[in-house]
Parts: sequence; C-alpha cells; structure tokens
Amino acid sequence: MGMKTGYLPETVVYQGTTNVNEAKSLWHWRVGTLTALFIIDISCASTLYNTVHQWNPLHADRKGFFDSLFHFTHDSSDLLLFSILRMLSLSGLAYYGATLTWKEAEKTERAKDAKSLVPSHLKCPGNRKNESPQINGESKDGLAEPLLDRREGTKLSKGFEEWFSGSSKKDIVLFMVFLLCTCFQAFVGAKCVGFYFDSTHKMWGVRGEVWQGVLMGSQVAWILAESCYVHLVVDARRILSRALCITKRRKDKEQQNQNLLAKSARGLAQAEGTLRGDKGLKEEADVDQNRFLVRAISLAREELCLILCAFFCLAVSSASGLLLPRFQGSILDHAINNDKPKFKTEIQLLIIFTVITGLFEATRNLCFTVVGKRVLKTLQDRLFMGVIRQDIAYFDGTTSGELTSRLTNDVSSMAEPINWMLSSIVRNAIALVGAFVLCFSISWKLSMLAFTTMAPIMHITAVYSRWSRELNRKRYALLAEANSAASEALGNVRTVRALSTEEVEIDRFKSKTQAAMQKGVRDAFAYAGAVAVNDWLDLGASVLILWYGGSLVMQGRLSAGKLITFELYWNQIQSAYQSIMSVLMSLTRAAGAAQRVLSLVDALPDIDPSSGTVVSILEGDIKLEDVQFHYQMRPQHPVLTGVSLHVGQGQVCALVGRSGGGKSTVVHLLMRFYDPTEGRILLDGWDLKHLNVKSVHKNMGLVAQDTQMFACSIEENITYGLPKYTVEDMEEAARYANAHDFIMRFPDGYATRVGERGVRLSGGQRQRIAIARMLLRRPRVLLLDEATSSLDTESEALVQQALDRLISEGGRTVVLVAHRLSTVRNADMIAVMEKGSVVEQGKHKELVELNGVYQTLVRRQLNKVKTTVVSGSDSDDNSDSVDTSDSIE
Ligand SMILES: Nc1ncnc2c1ncn2[C@@H]1O[C@H](COP(=O)(O)OP(=O)(O)OP(=O)(O)O)[C@@H](O)[C@H]1O
Repeated sequence: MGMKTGYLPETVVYQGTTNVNEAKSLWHWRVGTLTALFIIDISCASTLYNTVHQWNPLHADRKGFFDSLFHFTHDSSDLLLFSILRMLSLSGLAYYGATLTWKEAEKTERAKDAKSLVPSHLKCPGNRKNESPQINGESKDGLAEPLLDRREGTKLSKGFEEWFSGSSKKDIVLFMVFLLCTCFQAFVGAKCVGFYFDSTHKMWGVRGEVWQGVLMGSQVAWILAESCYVHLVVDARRILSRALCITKRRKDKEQQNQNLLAKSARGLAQAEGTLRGDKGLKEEADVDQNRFLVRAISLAREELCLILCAFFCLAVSSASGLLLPRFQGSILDHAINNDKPKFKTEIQLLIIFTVITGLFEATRNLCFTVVGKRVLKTLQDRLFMGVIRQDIAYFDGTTSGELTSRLTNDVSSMAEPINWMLSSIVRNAIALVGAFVLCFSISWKLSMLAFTTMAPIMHITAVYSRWSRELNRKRYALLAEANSAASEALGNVRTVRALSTEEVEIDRFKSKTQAAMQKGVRDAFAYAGAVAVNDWLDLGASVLILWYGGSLVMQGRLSAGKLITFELYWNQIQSAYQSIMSVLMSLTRAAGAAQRVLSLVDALPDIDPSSGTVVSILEGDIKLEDVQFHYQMRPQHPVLTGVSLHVGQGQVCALVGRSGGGKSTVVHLLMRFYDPTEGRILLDGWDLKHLNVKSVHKNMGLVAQDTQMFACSIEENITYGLPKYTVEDMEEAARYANAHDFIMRFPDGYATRVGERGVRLSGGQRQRIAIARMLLRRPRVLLLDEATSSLDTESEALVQQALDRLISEGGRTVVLVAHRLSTVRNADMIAVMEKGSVVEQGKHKELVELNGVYQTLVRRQLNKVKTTVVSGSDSDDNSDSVDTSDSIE
C-alpha cells in the first residue's frame, strides 16, 4: 500500500486531517463510540442495581477498612453514580475540544478562500471570491480574531490560544481524566469480584454475572475512550497548525496582509529538506505505526517461502509453549497429592514439549532474521532508486548529507524493528490470546480482577507512543542535519583548513548531535517513566491475583496448582504484551525514519526520464518560444522572462552576457533538468516535454562549468555510462580533447584513479577528461557551458582547438555559453542575454555595429585588457563572461 504523494499549492504543506468535513466525521465517530460505551455502562450498572445480589457473604463478618469501604448492600447505586459522573466529565471535555475544533477548522476553511489575495503562483486551494479576508483586524461578522498560522509561533483565536497556552494545563486535564477512569476501573473491578448473586434466583444469578462481566469489560473500553478526547485536541491542532490562513476583512490592511501572506508562503515554498518535484512542493503523507506495519508486511511479502516456514515453526512452538504452564501447575498438584505415576508422566511430557518449543523457536528466529536482512537490502535499494530519480529541483532544496543520512541512519532505523517485529509480534500475539483464553478458563473472576490493570497500562503506552513519535521525528531530522554539516565540512575540507575554521565546523556538528542527543535522553526518561509505571501496575496485578486467588484456594474453590498455572499464564500475558509494546514503541520511533524513507521511495518525479516519445537520432533544431522560468528555491526571482531563440540544425549559437543573466539556465532547460514555467522548448519541432529524456540525452553532450568526476579511474570516467566502447575510441576522444598526453604521463595511464570528485587532478585536467567523455559519445547537440573556464591559457588553447575542430566538423548543433571571443566571433549566431531575456541577437559584426549591449560589453573588456596591460595586474572583476584574451579587432 503506497502513500499518496500529490501536489501541493506552493504555499501550504497540508498533512493528515486538513478539512472541516474530515474533522467532523472524526468527531462523529468518536462521539458515537463514547455514547455507545456510556449506554452499555449505564445499562449494566442499572441492571445490576435491579439484580438480587449482595456483598460476598463469606466476608460479611469482616469489619476492616476495605470492608467498610466496599460494604455494599443489595443495590449498586454507586456504580450508577460513578458512570454518570465519569460520562459527564469526559464527554464535557471532549465536547469542548471538539467545538473549538469546528470553529477553528471553519475559520481555516474560510481563510483558504482568501487565496484570491495571494499572488497567482502562491495560491491556496479553494476559492470563494465573494470574501476578501484579511490577516489582521476584524471580520465582517466581527467574530474572527487574528489568525495567521505557521508551523511555529501559531497565532490563533483567543479562546483556542488560551486553551492551548501552556501544554501543562492540557496535560493536567488529561491526567485527571485518566486518573478518574483508572480509579473507577479499580473500584468496579474490586466490587464486581465481590458480588454474590442469590442462587435461589437462578435467572438473576446468570444475568447478574453476565452484566457484571460486560460492565468490567466496558471499563477497559472507557479508559481507552479517554484517547478520544486527546485525539480531538490533537486533530484540532493539526488542522490549525498546518493551514496557512487568513480570516479578516478590512480594506486598508489588504496590502499589508498580502505581503505578509506571500512572505509566509515563500518561507514554506523555499523550506529546505521538503519533498518537492519540478512542479512544486509535494505532500509527505504521515506514516504512523499502523501504516508502517502495513508497509513492512508488504516489503516482507517478497520472502513468502521463508515467512511461511517461519510461521509454521511459530505455530508449533507457540502451541507447545502454551501448554507448558499447564504441565507445571499439574506437576505441582500431583506433588501435593503425592500421585507419583502422574507426576512422572507430566515431567516427561514437560521435557518433550520444552525440547519441541526450543527447536521450533530457534528455526523461527533464524527464518525471520534472514527475512529482516533481506528486507533491509530491498529497502536500501528502493530508497536509492527513489532518491536518484527525483527531479533536479528536489536536489536544489536538499543537501547530500541529508540524503546520506536517509540512506544510512533512517533506513537502518526503519529496518531494525522490522527485523524482530516479524518474529515478535505474531508470536507474542498468539501467546497473549492463548494465555488470555486459558486464564479465563481457570477463573473468570480472577481474570477480570487481574485485567483491571490492563487498560491503564495500554493507555500509558499509547500516550508515550504518541509523544515519542513526534520527538523521534525531530531527532532524526537533527541527525540528518548533523550529517549534512559533516559532509559539507569534509567536502570542503581544503577551504576549512585554509580558513582555519575547524572549530566552527566542529561546533556546528556538535550543536546538532547535542540537540539530537538531548531529544534522545528525553525520550529515554519518558520511556523509563512509562516502563516504571507499567511495571508497578503489573506488580499490582500480581498482588491482586495472589490476594483473591489465595482466598479462593483457602476457601477450597481453586487448587494451588491452578493458581500457579494462572500466575504463569498471567506472566506470559504480561511478557507477551510488553514485547508487543516494545515492538510497537520501536515502530513508533522508527515511524519518523520510515516517513522520511517512504516519502522518497513513493515519490515519483515530475520529469520522468523514462516516459515520453523515444527519439533515436536528433537533427538538432532547437527553438525556445517565450520561455519563462524561475527556480523553486527562489520563486520571487524570475530568471528567464521570455526567451525566444532559434538555433537551426548544425548551427553554432553563443550565449553571452553578464553573470547571472540566465545563460546556464537555458542550458539546464535544454537538458530538461527543469521544465520552463511558461513557454515551450522545441527539439526538431517536438515539444521537449513530450520526448523521452533518456533518448534525448543520448543525443546531447554537456560540458558544464563545474566538472564532475567519479572516484574511479580515468578510463571509467571517460567511458562513464557507456555499455560498450573500444580502447581506440576512448584514446581518440582523449586525444581530441588534448588529454591523452597528460594521461599517459601518469604511471598508471588510463587506470589512474582520480580521487573523490577528481581531487587528484588539476581543474584543467578534469575539464579535458569531461570533454573527452562528451566527445566519445559523439552527440548531435553540444552544450558547452563555459567548457574551458578552468583552464590556463595554454591548455585552454589546446582544448579550444579540440572544440573548434569538433564544431567545424559541422553537422552538430552547438549551444555554448561564451568564454572566448574567438569562438563567439565565429558563431553563426550570438544571443546577448540580460536580466533573463535575449536583448540582442545576430552575428558578431552585426552586433558590434548595433552599438548596443554587446558592443558595450566588448568595449569594456577591451578597456580592461588595456588597464591590465598598463598596470601589470589582473583585474578582479570577472562579472562579464566574454573573455578578453582575444582581441575582436
Ligand atoms: N539552482 C538554483 N536555485 C536558485 N537560483 C539559481 C539556481 N541556479 C542559478 N540560480 C540563479 O539564477 C540566476 C541565473 O543563473 P545562471 O547560472 O543561469 O546565470 P549565468 O548567466 O549562467 O551566469 P554565469 O555567467 O555567472 O554562469 C542567478 O541569479 C542565480 O543566482
């Protein structure tokens, strides 16, 4: 089951419950549950009230403290009273939370309609044009209060803000509700086991016991219903904290609000580390432990044979394991009764079943561990596939450190619980249910009493899980930031050393790990607290069992062996429950990591490299029609504002202009790293958007400004991505790029390893290898983005020679971001770019005669050359990309 990943408006990241209808349906569902519970509760209590019963007559003569406390007569009016009290308090709180939820969610909904105020590229979904809400001031109905909500620093309506101000207040209320339910649970439990039904009224006796059972069962449900209240509050907050909303109407503040809204929207649109495609931000669906469980199971499905084998072993070991306490109890009974033959048989059976259990347990463990390891591998592969296919826009908004963290930390955190979850959950679930049934078969009253502690334990675990999930999500994000800081520092280690900023980098790294550690410690404290309270409750249950079970033994209504069997089953239930809980808790912890992993595994890129029409050979006719573009990380800064350009087949087009004019961006769009925001790019008359990117790239060669090398040999770098090649071809390409000679001077020749990102080569050498790589592919369209920028004058001349040769061969369309005037001068067409558009276009001579930007550009550079020659120093102004190393005259 995959998570849906849909587009979001650029302004808002919605997650989970986001609209009023959903909030209302949640509310209805939960209120329905509460009402049903209340009806069961009241009917049981009133039925018991009318049933002939009394406090256990065996205790009638006692006059201790507890006896006076629990000195019930025939009626159980106290039960009724408690039911009503509890129902009123819990429902009242839930209702209050829900009412606020509605109000605020409706405000949010209305606020979304205010999108007409937002600039078109920052619009929210939904539209009701007849309202013009504002951020500050009063609404036309005078009801709404300032309501501009961001992830942090939420500014909500007064009542709601007050309600949520100080989470301690909320926690106290929740704790009180929990306490109320728990106390009542204990009270009803103690009272019910003490009921004695008049045996002369047989019908009443049976019914009474049934109602008694249902009433005690409903207690468990009641305590869990407390979570209803928590959910209402949490959902309300989620709705509010995830919506960007405005609610007011006041004309004189419209402009201010627009700016504020656009600013907030930009904040979200440019947020780093968020999932984005070429078309904008994407929704990362929440992964809670249930979803995680489902995904884990679907991942493990591929190992069906091993899993089936493991389940078979599990079934055998669980069944024989469940019988062990029975043997242990009856061995004790036979020992007490001095029944030697039966004693011997039972001992033999115990040994046989112990051996069987151990054997199948070990096999089960082995199978599940192997499955776990395979799942980890599948997950790692899928994540890497998911990451590498993302749009370039996604990589603009993230760091390699963050991605490495996902590939390492997050994947192993996610896979770790899967490892033992498979083996643990099912085994313990079987043990839990089996022991539960067997406990009831021994004594239902004893079971009822013992289970009164179950609901509080479940509640505490659930509260901790909720809290811990959020905390761990933040912890993993901090770890990713630490990773990012480390890889950035290590990637730029020369700059760090040159500027002696080691301490700065260490502090940066430490601050992240420290924050992550603090969150981990908080989690450890909370975990220890939850475990401690659960252990106490557990011990309390054991005391109850021994107290009530012991009195049953003393009355002769239960054998000592059965009491021991019960105790053993109870321990089994406890340990099975705790194991399940610790798996669920680790699932909770891992859910944060899972969200980060699965969001990427599921996210499909907007520009899918393998879809679209496949072209085998491109002619090389390029047309840009009114192309507009802005980068997502800077949506307010249009880079191309309407570029129209036609480069015919076999033509050479030089893009020149000031730095930042958008020349490289044109090259990026031609490579389809991004799609234009408006306008079209046509290749041989085909809209580039409809062509298969992979097939287009086979026909295109790009040499970019920043040469990218892999940490392998020179040969592997030159032939990168080619399934077949001959050494002759490779050497020819290297010769063409004037790289062969320097390569052969290395002792290992083409086998020389270049180090990470080619650090063992000079910039010029790297660039020549990149050119050789491109030449070997013999592309129909060459894109040269300042391909010789890192070369010294001598090697630049050599490389330029190679490029000129290639260009002069003809038949290839070349788009080059100009670096040398000689190349520019010879180009079939020169396009001068300024502020995102082509301001002049033509041949060198025509442009010089035009006396416009091009001429100014050239003239300024000529002056610069003269100044440099006169002063004998280099100019530090590199802002123009037409080099002056050649004279144009
Ligand atoms: N990935 C990116 N995200 C956001 N903005 C970007 C990105 N890449 C480039 N820009 C911005 O886009 C504008 C155009 O950049 P571009 O690299 O196309 O200019 P250029 O004309 O090639 O400059 P130069 O001659 O210096 O290489 C610049 O203002 C730059 O800051």
